[in-house]
Amino acid sequence: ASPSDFLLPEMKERNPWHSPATIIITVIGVIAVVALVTVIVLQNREIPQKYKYGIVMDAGSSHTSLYIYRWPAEKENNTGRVEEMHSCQVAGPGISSYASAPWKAGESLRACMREAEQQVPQRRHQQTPLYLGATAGMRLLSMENSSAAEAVLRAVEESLRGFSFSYQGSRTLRGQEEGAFGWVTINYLDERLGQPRPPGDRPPHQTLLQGLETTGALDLGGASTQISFVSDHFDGSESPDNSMVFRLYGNDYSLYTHSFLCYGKDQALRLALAHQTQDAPVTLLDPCFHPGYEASKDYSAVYDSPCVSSRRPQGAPLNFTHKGAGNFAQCQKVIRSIFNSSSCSHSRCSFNGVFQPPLQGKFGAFSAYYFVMDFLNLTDTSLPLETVKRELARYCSNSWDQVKQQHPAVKVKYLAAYCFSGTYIITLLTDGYNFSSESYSSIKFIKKIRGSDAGWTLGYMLNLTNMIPAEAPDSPPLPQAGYASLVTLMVLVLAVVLLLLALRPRWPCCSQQPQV
Ligand SMILES: Nc1ncnc2c1ncn2[C@@H]1O[C@H](COP(=O)(O)OP(=O)(O)OP(=O)(O)O)[C@@H](O)[C@H]1O
Repeated sequence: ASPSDFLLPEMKERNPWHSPATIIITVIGVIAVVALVTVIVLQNREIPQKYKYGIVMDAGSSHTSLYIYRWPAEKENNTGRVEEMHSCQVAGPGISSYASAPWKAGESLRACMREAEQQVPQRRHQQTPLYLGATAGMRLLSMENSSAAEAVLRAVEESLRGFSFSYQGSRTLRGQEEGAFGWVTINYLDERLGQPRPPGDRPPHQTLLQGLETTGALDLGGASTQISFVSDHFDGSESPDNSMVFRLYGNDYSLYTHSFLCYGKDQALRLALAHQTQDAPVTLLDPCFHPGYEASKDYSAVYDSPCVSSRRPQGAPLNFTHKGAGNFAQCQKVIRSIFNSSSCSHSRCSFNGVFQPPLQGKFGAFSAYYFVMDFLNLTDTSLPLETVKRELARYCSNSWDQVKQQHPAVKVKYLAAYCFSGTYIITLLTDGYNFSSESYSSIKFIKKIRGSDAGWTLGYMLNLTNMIPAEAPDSPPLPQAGYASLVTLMVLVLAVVLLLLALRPRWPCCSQQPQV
């Protein structure tokens, strides 16, 4: 027999891969691999997201909209991004139009509320806050007839209480609130408030975005218009009424904001008509309407608003014929006359003696700014202001027949007024707010940001639900951290096991050298 015949059984017995220690280590290794794969698969599988919901109704002067917002449950304090999930346009006019039959205001909201009941999962209804905020239409109605305004709000409240959501109240917002919440909305959606980004959307090693310059907000409604921005030259002292101070995610903001009641585009049109009908004409040739446009207007309807009622000319006939002349330069002249730029008791003013610090940073212009400029194909603010004016002049000079023919699907009440509205927007921005040919390009006409409408409603809800903390959260969220630690631990265990296995043949017990 060869020496190897005697050695082989000995060698087999001493094979390190067959010893109990090796088997135990291998089993631990296999368990670690299986656990690691299981954790990764479980963590990354598509789990149905659980959401919380909030509803805000924007009761504007021209109409009411309902917005449903949602955000991942358990994350509202820091990283859960709130998004618009659904919106509903209430049929009919704004609630302030129901002053003579308030119950109809409540009634008008029901269809959208029923839609909201379908959209929000039933089990969440009772925890879903529902708010209604009214804006300039109701501000005007309060000035005109405060008991009618209260009756409308009561009727609306009664109607909303009849639904299964957690009703939180209906109130008329002050102009400053409308401006400030619009500013919060666009800066929140644009992630400019230094808020932590949701996990997955966060660049590595980054939890907070500090010190970003914010975007100013320009909101043009039907009855009022708001301008809000942060200015290094404004600490509130020169005009405390225009100051709103916030602490959001650990950053302090001193916001300048002003709301011009009666300078929304519908009321501004009344101001322009009032200016042109002071002599009580039977026929008005209006440069802000297309040539060939002709409509009969009631004096009482034009002057039926606190913005113009005191200026109704004595001895006016019942109605007048409103004819278009389509002249941009003349129209601008009319519009300039509705801004009082002659008196200013502050260091600087926008118009009507209202303080305004120097414009600063970029601006987002939404609501009617967007509707009108989008229709006119003029949302591109890299176009020189002179080109925009030339385009407007060309558009205004188009005949009414031609305009109707080119846009058969557009509502006539909007179509007839786009020449006025576009001219008003450019004049408000330049003559009113002092945007120059250069700073005009810092404006962006926007409708939505990341799928959510620009407007005051989201900022209002974030504020009332305390969803924007004053201080930034200190630590990244636990589940992600837990997941990362677990994976790291398992990788470490695996590495140790593999190392032990690799070194196994060198252990004294398992060495293949014949022992002496
Ligand atoms: N597609 C459109 N084209 C032109 N104008 C429009 C369009 N849609 C809405 N508008 C008008 O734009 C204006 C602004 O609308 P928005 O809904 O923002 O105002 P509101 O909330 O009713 O007014 P306020 O905020 O002053 O109470 C209104 O005059 C409205 O009639």
